[in-house]
Amino acid sequence: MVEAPVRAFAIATVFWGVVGFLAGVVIASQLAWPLLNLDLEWTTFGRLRPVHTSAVIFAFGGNAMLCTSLYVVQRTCRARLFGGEDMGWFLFWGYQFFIVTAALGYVLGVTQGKEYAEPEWYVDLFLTVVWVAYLVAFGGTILRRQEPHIYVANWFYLAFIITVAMLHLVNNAALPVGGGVGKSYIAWSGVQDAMIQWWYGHNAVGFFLTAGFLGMMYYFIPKQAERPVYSYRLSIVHFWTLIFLYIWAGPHHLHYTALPDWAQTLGMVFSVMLWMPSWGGMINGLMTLSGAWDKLRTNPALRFSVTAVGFYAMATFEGPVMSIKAVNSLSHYTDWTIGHVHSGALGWNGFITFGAMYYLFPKLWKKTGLYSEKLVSWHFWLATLGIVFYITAMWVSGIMQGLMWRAYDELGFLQYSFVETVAAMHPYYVIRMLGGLLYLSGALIMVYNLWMTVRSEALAEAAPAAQPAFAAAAAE
Ligand code: HEM
Ligand code: HEM
Ligand SMILES: [Cu+2]
Repeated sequence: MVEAPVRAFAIATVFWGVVGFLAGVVIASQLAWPLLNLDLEWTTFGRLRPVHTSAVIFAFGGNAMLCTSLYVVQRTCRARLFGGEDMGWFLFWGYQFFIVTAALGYVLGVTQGKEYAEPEWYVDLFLTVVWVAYLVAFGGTILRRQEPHIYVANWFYLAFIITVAMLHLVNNAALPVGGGVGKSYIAWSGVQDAMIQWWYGHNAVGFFLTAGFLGMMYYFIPKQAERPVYSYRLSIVHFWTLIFLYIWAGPHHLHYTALPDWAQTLGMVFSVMLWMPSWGGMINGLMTLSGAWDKLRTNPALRFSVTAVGFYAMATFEGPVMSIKAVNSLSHYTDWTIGHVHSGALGWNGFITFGAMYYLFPKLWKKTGLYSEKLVSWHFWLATLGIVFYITAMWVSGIMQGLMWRAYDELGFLQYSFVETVAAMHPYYVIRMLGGLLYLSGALIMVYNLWMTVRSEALAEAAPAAQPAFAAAAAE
């Protein structure tokens, strides 16, 4: 098994997680105290916000996905990574290079202004090369498999890899202006461009933040609970319905815009239907614990994975509600959306990744267990409290913001000026920042715990007693 690059991806996941959460705390502080923009172009909220979103989604989430998918595909297929160590290292360094060039661009003001797709064409082209290599490595390993079945986690990873490739290529079709500058113009224009952008944006949620992470859920929860997946049939049904429905729901980001009304309604209807396959996945994840619920008491890492599925359920219930046009007319442009995003991001993507890292570090460094289960518990409670602070603050401020914007006085004039609504948000922005700080502290505890796990001699697995060389090679 190719392990060294997988170990590197695991370290990168944790590293970029801390960077991304820190950037989140910084921009949250800027919204609470605008002075922190420092009046320098490089440090303004507008430039640091994409640093945060890309760091958490693409750097933290992306490395987590590469790490776990390469680990899982080799295990469940009983096959060595296609392309071997060299392929693994190419993917690792190629992906880190992509992250750094993208982030540098944001800080320096190079952007094509598409949310979650801010990097300019030269970064996009480079990422395309890395991504195609990823598909070849992953697909090649599946083709080499020694197992008759393709384990369900691998379907989800594969759907993630293929769909992200398609989204990336279509949304970034652009014409560079030439002359050695980074600037380009997008091939699409007007409302078509908006629709393609949100077809991309929504499916980045659907395939990057959902399908890939479901792949993680399908491997690590059964492993940690030591139980088989609850229902194979349910996994097939919810896989195909999830994929079919997600692709059509993008227009819910463009309600009450110039997008034709029928397209908005279509997006809303598909979003409401999306609730079912989402909860299908949630049920499959949670029910895998049937008969093993007691493990939650003794295994704090499993607690992360299971709570993640709970947050997934919450975010995928809230999303369909927010996609209903009448609800969206209140929620859109407000902090309610930000709260929705972070219950998914912090609760689902963050927690399922922490659960997987606590499982993987001892495995990858050949240790018998973690340095401290107690510290995992501390991480869990700090992070959970942080999320509660974050999302409750955003619900209150979001709904308040929405109601203040639409309040009229008895003469039919708007009751509040915009700046009054901004001032009213201040306390909630402070609470959100504190929530982020708790979440970040939990992550730092994780770093310490994992570091001590890797360093610990006492935890080292006993070297396999005098195994014949061929048996060791077969175990590789
Ligand atoms: C310490 C933890 C975090 C803090 C304090 C934090 C804070 C923030 C802040 C202040 C914003 C800007 C909100 C606005 O423009 O009004 C934001 C946006 C965003 N964050 Fe975070 N964040 C954190 C973690 C994460 C994680 C782990 C993810 C993803 C896995 C994430 C994904 C996003 C996304 C996608 C947006 C853009 C939302 C939108 O445009 O609707 N964040 N975050
Ligand atoms: C059934 C599943 C879901 C549906 C139907 C859904 C629906 C929605 C809706 C209606 C919005 C607000 C659009 C607007 O007013 O601008 C939204 C925003 C968002 N959702 Fe979800 N959501 C779902 C699940 C999730 C999950 C699981 C995550 C994260 C892991 C997530 C991440 C986001 C992000 C990042 C945005 C903000 C996009 C932006 O404006 O920048 N969603 N979602
Ligand atoms: Cu969406």
